[in-house]
Amino acid sequence: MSSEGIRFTVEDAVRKAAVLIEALSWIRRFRGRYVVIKLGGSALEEEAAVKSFLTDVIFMRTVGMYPILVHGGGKAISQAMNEAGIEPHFVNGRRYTDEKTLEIATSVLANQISESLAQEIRAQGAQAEPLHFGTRNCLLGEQLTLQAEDGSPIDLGHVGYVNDIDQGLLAEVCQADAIPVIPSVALDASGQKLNVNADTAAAALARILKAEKLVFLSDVPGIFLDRHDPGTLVSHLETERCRALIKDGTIDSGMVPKVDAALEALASGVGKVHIVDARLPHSILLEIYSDRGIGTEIVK
Ligand SMILES: Nc1ncnc2c1ncn2[C@@H]1O[C@H](COP(=O)(O)OP(=O)(O)O)[C@@H](O)[C@H]1O
Ligand SMILES: CC(=O)N[C@@H](CCC(=O)OP(=O)(O)O)C(=O)O
Repeated sequence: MSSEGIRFTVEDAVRKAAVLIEALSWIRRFRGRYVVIKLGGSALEEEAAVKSFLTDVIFMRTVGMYPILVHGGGKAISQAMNEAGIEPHFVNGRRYTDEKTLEIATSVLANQISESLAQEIRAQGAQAEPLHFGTRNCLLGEQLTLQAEDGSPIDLGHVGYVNDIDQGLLAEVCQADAIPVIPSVALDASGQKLNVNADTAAAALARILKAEKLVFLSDVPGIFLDRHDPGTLVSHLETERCRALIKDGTIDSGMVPKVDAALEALASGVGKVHIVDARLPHSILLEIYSDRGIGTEIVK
């Protein structure tokens, strides 16, 4: 080997060591702390990205953090509905959920998506436990009733929100070294299944657990001031600014429930909320274990 080659190898190794050292303080700080990670339906579409993301989650667990995976699957539910000849219908961003839709949504979320995420975690040599109505249930909820502008109730069918969680179950699963995988389906007091928006389910979990962090993995690098200009990605936002960006329409569509949920979580004691790109390999590790994140962080 030439001396040039040797120098490159040593420099390269030193650089790798520096990366580990940078991570050390963050690893120490987050040991034994809950981090709620929400994986959106758009991010779930890319198999290779999901595999690499799950490797990151396993890394987090291995260095002592308690990652909790909450997932949606809106696109897959809509596709399954179309295949069953049912037209998806949304009211104020929530899927109108009649009996048949509930059956499809809960089956896609729990039986297909949670199971396949857990299988992939196991295939990568770690432990995972799907927690839902068909296994051991973690999310408890109530029916959600929205109001129209004239004050009349809006019928959403079997749609709910999370009002409590089984904290003992989560602690038991995390301490047994497994990664909880939770679909956005809650059970009400009578055992009725409720379809819950996954952003709000993740935020409720983070809020009740007073998690260190709530991370949304989506199909954008973070929040843009102008969605057509990649140079306008904002790396740091405070709650007041977020409210203003929603009000003036800079933040719209699918980003609104995420940011609303983020503000609610921060108000209830969650340390920080991050919005990162699920398609970028190792985005979550770069966001959490390095001095400069790569997505958008939202703080109180
Ligand atoms: N200011 C903004 N910056 C970035 N994305 C935005 C913004 N406003 C709206 N969006 C939209 O929000 C979408 C993410 O929400 P959504 O599609 O519901 O994702 P998920 O399936 O991950 O929940 C982005 O793909 C983007 O189109
Ligand atoms: C009530 C309601 O709308 N539930 C959502 C649950 C899945 C979800 O939120 O998935 P994403 O994270 O991919 O959007 C739905 O049926 O689509």
